[in-house]
Amino acid sequence: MDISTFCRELPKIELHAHLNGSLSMSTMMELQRYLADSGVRDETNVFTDEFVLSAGDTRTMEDCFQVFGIAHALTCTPGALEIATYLTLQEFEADGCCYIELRSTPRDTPHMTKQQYITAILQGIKKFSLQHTMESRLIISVNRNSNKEEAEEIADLTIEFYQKQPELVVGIELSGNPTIGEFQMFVPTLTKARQAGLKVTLHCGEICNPKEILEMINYKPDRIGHAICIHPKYGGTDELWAALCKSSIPVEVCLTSNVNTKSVPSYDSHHFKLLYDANLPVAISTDDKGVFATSLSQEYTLCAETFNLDKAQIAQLALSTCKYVFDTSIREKIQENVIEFTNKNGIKLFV
Ligand SMILES: CNc1ncnc2c1ncn2[C@@H]1O[C@H](COP(=O)(O)O)[C@@H](O)[C@H]1O
Ligand SMILES: [Zn+2]
Repeated sequence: MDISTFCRELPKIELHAHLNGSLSMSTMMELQRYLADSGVRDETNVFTDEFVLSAGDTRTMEDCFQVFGIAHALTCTPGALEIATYLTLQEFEADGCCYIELRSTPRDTPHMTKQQYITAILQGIKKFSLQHTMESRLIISVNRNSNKEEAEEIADLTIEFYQKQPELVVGIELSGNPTIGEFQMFVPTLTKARQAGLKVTLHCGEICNPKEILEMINYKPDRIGHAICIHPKYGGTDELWAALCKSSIPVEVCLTSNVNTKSVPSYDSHHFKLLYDANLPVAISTDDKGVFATSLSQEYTLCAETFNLDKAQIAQLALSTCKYVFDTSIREKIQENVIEFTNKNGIKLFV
C-alpha cells in the first residue's frame, strides 16, 4: 500500500476544522440551490470560485478572512447550516476520519439568531450520527473581532448548550484575524466557560506577538492551534519555546493552512519538525479544508512525505491524537479504531 492510500485508510482524528472554512465546492453548489429553492435570493450569487486559496495564490492571510464571507452568505439560514454541517461531516468520514471536533462561530443573520445557529449545527450532527459511525462533537468559536458583550453572549450560550447536551458540545475556542483584538480581553469570558466544565483551545502564534503568546501559554489551555511564532527560528523567543516545551500543551498543526496563508514559507520549513523532534504533542488537522483545498488524509500524506515519516510513525501520530480529544469518554473507542487498523496492516504501536 503506498503512503497516500495508507493515510487515506488510516482511521484519523480531526481536532481543528472550522465549519465555514471546510465547505467543499460541491457543498457550496448544493447550498446555492437550496437557498434559491427556499426563496433566499440575495445570497445565491456569491462568487464561490474565489473561495479556494491554493498554493501560489497571491492572496495573504488578511485576504483569507474576507473569503469566509462567501461561505457565510451560504450558511445564513438554519436549513442551509444544517445541510452544510451534514455534508461536511460526510466528507470527513469519507476521507477516513473516525472522530471530529468541528468548530464554528455563532452569528446572527437576517434569518436566525446565534441560538438558532448552534441548534442548526447540532441538528446536522444528530442527523449525521443516526446514519454514520464517525463520532462528531462541537466546539463553539469566539471571534477575536467581537466585543466583550458579544463574546459573553457566545460563552453563555455555549455553557447553556453544554449543560443540556454535554455529549455534543465539548469546548470553546478563540479564533479570527490574529491582527485584531487582544487575548486578555477574552480571558474572563473563556474562564467562565472553563469553570462550567468546557475545554478551551486558542489560536496561538499565527503571527508574531510574543507578549500575547506568553499570556496564552500561561493560561494553560487544553490545546492550542498553529503555534508558529514560538521558537526563535520562527519569530518567537527562547522564553516562549521553553514555556511551550514545559507546558506540554497539544498543538493542532495545520500544514497547508500555514503554507497557503504564508505564515510559513514552505512545507519543508514548517515547524512541525521542531515540535515532532522535541517530542511535543501534536494533532495533524485541516483548519479550512474548503478554503485551502485539502483533506485530513492529504495533510497526513504531506506530513509523511515532507518529513520522511514511515507508516508506523504516521499511525502513531493518529493514535496519540486520541489522547487530546475533548470528549475523554470516547478516547478508548477511537484508539481501538486506530489499533485495529494497524494490527491488520502488521504495524505495532505504543499505546
Ligand atoms: C487560516 N487561519 C485561521 N486563523 C484564525 N481564524 C480562522 C482561521 N481559519 C478560519 N478561522 C475562523 O473561522 C471562521 C470560519 O468558520 P466559522 O464561520 O467559524 O464556521 C473565520 O471567519 C475565522 O473566524
Ligand atoms: Zn483555525
